[in-house]
Amino acid sequence: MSRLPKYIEADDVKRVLKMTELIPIIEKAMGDFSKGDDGGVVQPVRSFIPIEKHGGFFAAMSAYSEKDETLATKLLTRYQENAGTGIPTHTSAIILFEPSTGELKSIMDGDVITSMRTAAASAVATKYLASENSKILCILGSGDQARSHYKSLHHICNFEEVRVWSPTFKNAQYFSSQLRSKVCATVEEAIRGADVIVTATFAKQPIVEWEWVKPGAHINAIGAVNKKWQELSSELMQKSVVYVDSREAAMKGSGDVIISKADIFAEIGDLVNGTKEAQREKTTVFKSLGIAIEDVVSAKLVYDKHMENH
Ligand SMILES: NC(=O)C1=CN([C@@H]2O[C@H](COP(=O)(O)OP(=O)(O)OC[C@H]3O[C@@H](n4cnc5c(N)ncnc54)[C@H](O)[C@@H]3O)[C@@H](O)[C@H]2O)C=CC1
Ligand SMILES: O=C([O-])C1=[NH+]CCC1
Repeated sequence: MSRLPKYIEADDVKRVLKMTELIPIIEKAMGDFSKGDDGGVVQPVRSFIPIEKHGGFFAAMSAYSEKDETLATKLLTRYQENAGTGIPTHTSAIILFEPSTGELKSIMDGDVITSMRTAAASAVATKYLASENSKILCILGSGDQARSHYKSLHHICNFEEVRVWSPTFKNAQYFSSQLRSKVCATVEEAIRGADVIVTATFAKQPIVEWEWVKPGAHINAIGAVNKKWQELSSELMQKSVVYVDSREAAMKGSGDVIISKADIFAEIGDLVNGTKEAQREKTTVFKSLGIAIEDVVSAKLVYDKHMENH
């Protein structure tokens, strides 16, 4: 057997990874993570290097799942200033090891996985927290996450209307020309009356106000992935029931949580495990930062399916 690690490129990841298969795998991983020692997940909070000179950051996200027998790390950069230059704002690779021997098994593209597993995690949150009769989806942002959330959330709700807002109007128009949606000129117009809201932007200051949000709506807050940044107003965070992917990570790295001093009610994994209540009738926020176990179980799925054909 060759000892060379298998390189799996983005097109191959895209070919084998299907949202319908991914959502239940991410749901189980979030549940295992929130079980603590019983879940068999070992995952330190990601390490983070700010590259201030160039307005970027580097992060290393590692986890081991004993139940899935998978060990991997994702190395990631985020350079916001790349937007509009043709260079991606996020770049990542996932490195998979064999847990029984420590051997290097595979190096694969991490961009497709990041895009899809983040949207799959929001799909899980939406399944537990959105009103069962959700009809209007609002997406703030028109980039990669906006697109993948459009796709994943249609697996959960039967939306009759999708609205999109983006700071650059023509980007929202382009999104709308590819994915059926109505372009809104302001955040307020996009939000009012929406049942499910996705914030997937680079905003560093709040762009969503409590008074615009329909009572009982569910918000998947994906951006503001730094302790100094906010996408949602402090009032909105304080008055909503707040769920996170990792309590420890959110308390260390989410400006939406830290600056607002909002209480975290539960992790999404607690809903999966049935240990905390899904307060569907209230206004809910899923503050997502992204956790390594999501990458690890996605990488295992990609590796196993890729190897079936090679
Ligand atoms: N929670 C998680 O697991 C993950 C979070 N993210 C975060 O989600 C956000 C979106 O990421 P992508 O869609 O991959 O990026 P992208 O570069 O594809 O799109 C970014 C979007 O933000 C908009 N934007 C730029 N400046 C803005 C501002 N000042 N105010 C409001 N909107 C602004 C852009 O017009 C664009 O629509 C980023 O903050 C990113 O770091 C990304 C991956 C995983
Ligand atoms: O979890 C993740 O991959 C990311 N979180 C913030 C930027 C990318």
